[in-house]
Amino acid sequence: MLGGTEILTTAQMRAIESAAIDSGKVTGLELMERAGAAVVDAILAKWPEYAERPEKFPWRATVLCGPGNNGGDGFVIARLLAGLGWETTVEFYGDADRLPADARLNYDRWCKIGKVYPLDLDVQQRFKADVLVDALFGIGLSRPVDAFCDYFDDIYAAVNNVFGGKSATTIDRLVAVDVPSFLCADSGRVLSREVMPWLEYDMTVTFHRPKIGHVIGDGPELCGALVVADIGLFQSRSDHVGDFTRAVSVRASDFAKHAFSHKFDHGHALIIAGGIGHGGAARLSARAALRVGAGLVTLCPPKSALIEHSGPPDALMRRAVDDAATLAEMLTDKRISALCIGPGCGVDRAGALLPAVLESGRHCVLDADALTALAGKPDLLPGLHKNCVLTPHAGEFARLFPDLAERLAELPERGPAYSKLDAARQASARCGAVVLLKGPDTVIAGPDGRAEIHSAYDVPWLATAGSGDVLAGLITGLLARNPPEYAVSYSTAFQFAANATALHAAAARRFGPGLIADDLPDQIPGVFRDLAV
Ligand SMILES: NC(=O)C1=CN([C@@H]2O[C@H](COP(=O)(O)OP(=O)(O)OC[C@H]3O[C@@H](n4cnc5c(N)ncnc54)[C@H](O)[C@@H]3O)[C@@H](O)[C@H]2O)[C@@H](O)CC1
Ligand SMILES: [K+]
Repeated sequence: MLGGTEILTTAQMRAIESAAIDSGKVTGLELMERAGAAVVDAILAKWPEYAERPEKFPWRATVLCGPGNNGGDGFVIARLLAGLGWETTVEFYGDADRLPADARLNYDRWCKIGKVYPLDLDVQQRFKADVLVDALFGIGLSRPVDAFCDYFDDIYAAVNNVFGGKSATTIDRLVAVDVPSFLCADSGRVLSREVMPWLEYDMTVTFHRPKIGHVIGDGPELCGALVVADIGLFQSRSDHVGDFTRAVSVRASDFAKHAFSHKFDHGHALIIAGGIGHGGAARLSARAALRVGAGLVTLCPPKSALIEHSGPPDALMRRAVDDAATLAEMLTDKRISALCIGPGCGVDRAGALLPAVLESGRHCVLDADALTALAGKPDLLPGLHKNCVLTPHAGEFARLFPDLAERLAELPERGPAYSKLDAARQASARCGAVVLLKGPDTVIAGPDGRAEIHSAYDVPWLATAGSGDVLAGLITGLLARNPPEYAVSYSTAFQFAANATALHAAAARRFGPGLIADDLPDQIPGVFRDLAV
């Protein structure tokens, strides 16, 4: 897990590299050597069988080198592998005379060892490699790779042995240097206007820190195992190049309770429920809010649906709310510290109650039907504030912020491409609330410019009915425990939304395959135990 790590944009990475080189403590050439060596180390660490060199049948590598410093890394890798006895083929796309200086130097060093073949779009014969190292383009990918689609198709065929078992054109393992060469490192989007094969790498070795594109969009699935290699860069003042993004992390102290506290010290959460026959979603939220430690949780259906909620959990309180006036009256009780509106609520009911929720200024989570209601009532948007958390999935996001969603859906014309992170950040800045844009790559963006990413590609079972209701409940529970007036400066709705996202995925991870949403809240105690809360 990447918990807490900074996840860099390519601009931030370049700024860190330049600062290191400008400091005089390291040269670009040294960094390139370390980068190449790190890739070779990662290959040998992941596949220890390569450490033993068969005398008669050396391991075979094909290294694809591009026209920039990513290609430079490739020439280093080729030289180091050849030094270990590998039969190494280098294919080069570009003009040697236009290589950046460090890459050129490594090109020349390779030329003393072996041949450089042009990257030939028609030739498949050279794909007879135990390992294919892709060092065509790295963070400098700036335009679509349409011209290379056929070539990537051939690689795909060789990896998947489409040509048949005994063919010479087979590739056992696919390794990307920094990033798969068709993937935009800022967005996790494939930069191609042509249909690209779904080329999954076995491993991607990046340097210093993960980049945004490794953890969102298509990145995680295309990159395969991500190795973040230390090349001796130091993190100085990269924050001058825009806001930092981090991987969500949680600590036991975020959830601890203290011996002398009583139930009201842990807040009172209201979960608004919908009409008869729609109560399950809100009950999931309520159970999650209880499990995550809210002192009291009250479920608020309309009076006609109260009967539906008579079953367990007995810890849950119920109180009818039929209209905005009743809700506003309830909210005069200052001990009510957070609300959740949306799960199973019904769009009309959500629209009717939203003004009272927003006017209260309380911590609140707007989910599901509340988001649809909000999209239909733009006059409510100015009522959003920094203690609101909006939890849209992609469809709800498109209803709320159609222009941003459209931009996200456009085929990227150049790198850095517009990303889900950019969209969530812009949405949050626009509406003044925390935006938690759901997916296997959940992005949490705060109106103060902060953003965190939580990658949950390893728990696909989370994509199940009711899972979002549980997440909304977890956030509400944490918000209830930390009302704005108690919260210390770093404890913001943003932080609790991020924490809840991590708990949610940890609960799913703990349960494993077969998970349904009902299982999630009851995994929270185990997650807390694992965290030593
Ligand atoms: N600068 C440094 O100190 C270090 C850089 N490193 C490596 O350098 C890489 C970045 O190097 P660069 O900035 O030179 O960028 P890249 O090597 O990623 O690519 C830039 C080159 O590719 C061309 N290009 C981009 N998209 C193209 C497309 N679709 N079709 C054809 N050509 C295209 C550009 O015109 C440019 O010539 C990193 O990814 C990393 O692998 C590492 O060696 C670590 C140290
Ligand atoms: K690459």
